Amino acid sequence: MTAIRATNLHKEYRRRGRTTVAVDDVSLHVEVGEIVGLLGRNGAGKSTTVDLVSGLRAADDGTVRVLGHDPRVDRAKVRGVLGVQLQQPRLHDALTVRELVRLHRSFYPTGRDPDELVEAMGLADRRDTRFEKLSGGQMQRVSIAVALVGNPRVVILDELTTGLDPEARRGMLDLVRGLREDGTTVLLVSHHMDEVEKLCDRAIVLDAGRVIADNTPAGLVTDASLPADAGLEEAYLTLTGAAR
Ligand SMILES: Nc1ncnc2c1ncn2[C@@H]1O[C@H](COP(=O)(O)OP(=O)(O)OP(=O)(O)O)[C@@H](O)[C@H]1O
Repeated sequence: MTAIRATNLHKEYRRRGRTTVAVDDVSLHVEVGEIVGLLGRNGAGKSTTVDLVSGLRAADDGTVRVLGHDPRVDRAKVRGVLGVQLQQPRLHDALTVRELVRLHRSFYPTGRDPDELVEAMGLADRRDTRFEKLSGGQMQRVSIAVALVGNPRVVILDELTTGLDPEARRGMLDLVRGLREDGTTVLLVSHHMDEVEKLCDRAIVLDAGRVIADNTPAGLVTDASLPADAGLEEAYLTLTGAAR
């Protein structure tokens, strides 16, 4: 069964007479239970793809289905099954950590215990701090908590570990492993090839808004015509360099 299917997505931004093609005929799929990395250099179109898949933005062309539902049409159904951690979380500044996580828990019929999740995110000593007063890494952890509190079947994590200290980063990797054990589907946007190598069954590489590779980490090494013992980082650099 397919958790996420995007077909021929196209998205342009128009600003001050300039048009940027952010996503150019992107088709991708993530099967239920898979952990798939979404890779690409800055500006490759990853966050725009996340926005389109989660229904936060409308595509100019193409279709998205999340467990069979169109996120722009079946909004309530998709909200119930999809958790999204955004790179730039748009959360209510004046609410405390605990209030935010509880509020998001109230959107779902079932889910995780908000206080336990706050603790698991290493935020117990910040639970009564307003969101606007948190550090960047703490904000990031709240946005992950908010994405997970409804126990979604599909999770999109946009730069899960960016800005986190090594201890928190390790905790987040364990968290994704826990999601895998629960059978949760994960689309993981990342610049950290070591993370992708450790966690992902498959990785999709975007370049200038297009999918230039889609394979297992070992398969990407082969796609890049590198010896089997080359790492994913070398394969990624070869593939994105070759695409120029
Ligand atoms: N709101 C916007 N208005 C205009 N252009 C935008 C907007 N958001 C993104 N873009 C442009 O669209 C392209 C894709 O951006 P996007 O944020 O999707 O890339 P990304 O792969 O997520 O990058 P990063 O790794 O830096 O987060 C870039 O050229 C970017 O400048």
